[in-house]
Amino acid sequence: MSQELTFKEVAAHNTKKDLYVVVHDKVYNSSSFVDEHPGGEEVLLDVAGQDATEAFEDVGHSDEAREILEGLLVGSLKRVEGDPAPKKAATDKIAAGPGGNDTSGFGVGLYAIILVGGLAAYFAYTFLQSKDSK
Ligand code: HEM
Repeated sequence: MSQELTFKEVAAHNTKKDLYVVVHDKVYNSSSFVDEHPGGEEVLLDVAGQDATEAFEDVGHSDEAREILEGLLVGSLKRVEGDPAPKKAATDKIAAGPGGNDTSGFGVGLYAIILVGGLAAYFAYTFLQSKDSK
């Protein structure tokens, strides 16, 4: 990695011809790629000079897209006081955030209810069977 840039320095590169984006705290010069981007130039211009981590990850870009990204690397981001906090992709939030796995919690609860219900039905059945045979 050749150089370190601050957010202010990255923010200066915010035009189509001079377009830097930050993804996972690395700085990429996407100017040459804007016209080729399969997702269109508009979305790249939207994040020009900014942290595009969330936007990039939310789309679920392929490994090929990541390779292209690595080819555009110019340096790493140097965070200074007052900079915005690192952006996280939605997938990171699910993995890290408390309550982020609400859905799986519900899944476990649901399984427990089915299991307890099944056991109750089984015992009721065997109880009735033993009563019948007497
Ligand atoms: C310099 C950074 C980026 C690179 C190198 C890049 C590269 C690519 C590539 C190669 C594809 C084709 C599909 C794939 O391989 O995943 C793609 C699709 C796409 N990209 Fe990006 N991308 C970048 C940034 C972004 C950003 C910031 C957004 C913002 C939302 C975005 C939105 C999309 C969308 C929506 C598609 C899907 C297009 C479609 O399938 O019609 N990309 N990108």
